Amino acid sequence: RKSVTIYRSTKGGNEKWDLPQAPGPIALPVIGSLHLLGKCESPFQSFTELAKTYGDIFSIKLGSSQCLVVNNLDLIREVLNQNGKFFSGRPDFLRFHQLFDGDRNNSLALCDWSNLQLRRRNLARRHCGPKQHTDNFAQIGSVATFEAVELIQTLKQITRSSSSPVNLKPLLMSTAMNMFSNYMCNIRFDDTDPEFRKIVDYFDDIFWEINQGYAVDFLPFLSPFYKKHMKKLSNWSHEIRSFILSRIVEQREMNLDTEGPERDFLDGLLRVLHDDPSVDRNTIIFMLEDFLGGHSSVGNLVMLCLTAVARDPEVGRRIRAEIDAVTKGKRSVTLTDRPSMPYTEATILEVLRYSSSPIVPHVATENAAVSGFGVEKGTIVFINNYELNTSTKYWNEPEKFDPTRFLERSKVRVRRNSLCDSGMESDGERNGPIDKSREVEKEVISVKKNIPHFLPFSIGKRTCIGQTMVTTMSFVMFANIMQEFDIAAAKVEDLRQKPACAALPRDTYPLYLLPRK
Ligand code: HEM
Repeated sequence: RKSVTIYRSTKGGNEKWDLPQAPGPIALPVIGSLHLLGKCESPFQSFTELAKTYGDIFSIKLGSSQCLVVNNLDLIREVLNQNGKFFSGRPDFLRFHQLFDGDRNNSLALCDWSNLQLRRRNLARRHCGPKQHTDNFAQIGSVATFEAVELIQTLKQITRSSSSPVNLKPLLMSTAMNMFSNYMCNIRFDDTDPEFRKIVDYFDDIFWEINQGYAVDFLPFLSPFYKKHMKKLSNWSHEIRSFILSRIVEQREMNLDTEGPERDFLDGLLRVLHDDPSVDRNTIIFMLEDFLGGHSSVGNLVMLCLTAVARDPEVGRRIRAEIDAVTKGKRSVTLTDRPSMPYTEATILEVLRYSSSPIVPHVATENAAVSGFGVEKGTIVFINNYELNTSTKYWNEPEKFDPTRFLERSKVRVRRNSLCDSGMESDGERNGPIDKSREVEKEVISVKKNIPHFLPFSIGKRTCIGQTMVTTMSFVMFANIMQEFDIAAAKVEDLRQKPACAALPRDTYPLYLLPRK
């Protein structure tokens, strides 16, 4: 095994260590151990299998790329938290460049770490990761309800005219896109607008694409065979960019108000461009494209939530009981209902666990140490969160879909006469001084706040910026569909989901939507 030399400046002066690389399978010429990943349906399943032989941290050569795989929570924390600054690069896959005008550093998720990335993350956070009880958070809620109600009208029309299963996914995708564009840019599009439909489909294709692994990622000499594929990727992203420019950005640029209050994310971006000559217009356009593209993950997630209901009617029954208790059938579900609907929220978390979206690989930006092993600069690090999501070390019956694993009972003190319709205690406001003698202890069910091994949005420097948008918008869309329709599948066996993947192909199974009485 090769040894890796690590230099660090410490208080006591400069230190130097020579550490061996982690053990792993012997690499074959040219392909390395790429063939070993083909043994399971997902490479992450193969990593879990290989860990049984080589341990929770192992080296593996994929093509010519030196890789490291970490398979347990402590190691994952060591890489992403304790040593985050040494592991903040991203792999140099050709496909990543194709999707971002020839340079993956245009992308927030696929770029290497830099000061520009830090600035972009900070800029995005205010609008795309607002804290609860802020105006932006409330704005997400109202936009999400508006778009969900539009979707329900469309679905009612479809189900009135036909009782066939509905090709639901494209409708979820355009609703999610309108949620994003309405919130970030104050603009929405008609679902029948052919240009809009086309770019929503392209975004969905890209989301699927990013979730796949290809041999060419590790064997770049195969690229001549992928020419057509790469051209397709590049074409999708060009079409998306010209739509965003012509239909969203250019109009706003003409009427940009640099004095009044900032209306939305787009205003924020364009003002930075206006005020800071060091910021490039392309940076702003790519950021917007990246964040608008986040809608695909929401559409796919809602489709997976509905799939879970189609597989197990009991899940749907419990969600509807919460919806009916909160709304009494008199209004739509809103984001403010979420604290009173823990089972519904837990269903979304369970879908995230069950589908186990992979963490984008990291890359060592200098020689570093993990668990006493040396990791050479340039090593691609795979974080096996599939293992975290599916191992019996962390979950009871992990193969079972069970939202209640995310719920807990706790005791709170409430006013004796505060009757909560749902039977769940909401964040109910108190008016006037608190009279302790009129309080009683009540058992409530809520979503567990912190499960250390549940990391769907990762941890550390490069953690997901979109998690608030995902969890809020998917809740509103999913709950409103559930309020109006029973969900079923023609054949449950058709509801195929790839392991370690939160994406479904663009053309996927239809679902029955049966209007509720
Ligand atoms: C189901 C939905 C989603 C899941 C499960 C998810 C999960 C993740 C994960 C695991 C990472 C990688 C973190 C790492 O490398 O350690 C990531 C990165 C990222 N996500 Fe998400 N994400 C979702 C949706 C979104 C949305 C909707 C947006 C934007 C609105 C978004 C924006 C980002 C960005 C910008 C990064 C890159 C951050 C960086 O590399 O500095 N994500 N996400």
